[in-house]
Amino acid sequence: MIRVEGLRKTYGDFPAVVGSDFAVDEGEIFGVVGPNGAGKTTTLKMLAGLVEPTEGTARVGDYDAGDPEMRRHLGFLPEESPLYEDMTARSYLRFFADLYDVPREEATRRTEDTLDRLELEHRDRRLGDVSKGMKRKVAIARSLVNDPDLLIYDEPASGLDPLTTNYVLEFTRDLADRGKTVVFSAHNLYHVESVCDRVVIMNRGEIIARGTVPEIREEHGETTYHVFTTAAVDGSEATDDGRYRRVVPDMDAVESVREAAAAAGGEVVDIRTREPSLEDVFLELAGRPPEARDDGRGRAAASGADGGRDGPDGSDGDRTGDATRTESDTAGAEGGAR
Ligand SMILES: Nc1ncnc2c1ncn2[C@@H]1O[C@H](COP(=O)(O)OP(=O)(O)OP(=O)(O)O)[C@@H](O)[C@H]1O
Repeated sequence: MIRVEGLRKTYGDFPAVVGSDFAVDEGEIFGVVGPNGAGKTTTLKMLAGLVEPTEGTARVGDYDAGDPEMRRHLGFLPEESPLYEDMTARSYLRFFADLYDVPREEATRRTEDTLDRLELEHRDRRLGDVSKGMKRKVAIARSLVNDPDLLIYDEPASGLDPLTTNYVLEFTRDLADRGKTVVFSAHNLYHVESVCDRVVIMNRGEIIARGTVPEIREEHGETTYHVFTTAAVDGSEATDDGRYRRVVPDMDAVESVREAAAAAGGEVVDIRTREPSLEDVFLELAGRPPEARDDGRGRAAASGADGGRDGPDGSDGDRTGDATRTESDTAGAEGGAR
């Protein structure tokens, strides 16, 4: 479905992505994971044809990324997805369906079906008045109005509460089960592990590991999971807010904690990867001390750029004009897919 060869993006002399090669199969959920500034968004935008590569190729099916015909088959969810606040979910999605020339009846059927699957309430409430989780769900629904084969989601669960995060992740799995190909980026290894078939780990613009998450973890380090429960389980410790935390090394053990919590009359209320452990993997792979960890600034300073989104010379070569697109930009870009 996707074939990426020698993909490279520089902003001025700042290398945001330094030559990626990977392939994504049809129906696969493919994760692009890495710390801040690793080059995930830039990679995803090149796949979506929103950022022009400096070198290399990205092919999506029979098309070059960015080909208007390819965009008809694409649903892109940006990291930040501001919505038209005065519209309702229904009118907003109808608006985007119109941009894609989806016949009205079909648009209504598709929209309602997606909103049902996302369990979206308050479909006729002003979007300015709904929760952040609901807004994200509406943005996800928007990515599906044209019934695309390929979904590219930038941090789909970023900033959402655990319940909504689970929804979004399960929904992503459901999309793949329905034959869609999904590429998504994430910081959180748990999000990736729970749904991705395969992953690339990026750091400083480079792919430093690839494979299934168990393969990568086995090869490069130990991630621990902090499982928070409402009842004490063997080996757990009480937390300040009246919950219990059990630290475990893998998903099987997470499931054991879930069962033990249920047996004790409680439940799992949150699961977090231990951040240093995630960093340990990155640091081991990157082979550098923590103080040199990339946040997009160290390398930028070294290359004379500011590491910001405006580009060292003020021009970023970004087809959308800026990494942080406005709603009208989005409408324009989506409209271009007609
Ligand atoms: N338009 C731009 N102009 C200049 N530099 C940019 C631009 N867009 C991104 N960069 C830089 O390229 C690097 C990679 O950015 P990118 O947004 O792809 O990283 P990321 O892995 O998605 O990070 P995050 O997790 O923080 O969103 C960063 O150092 C970023 O500052």
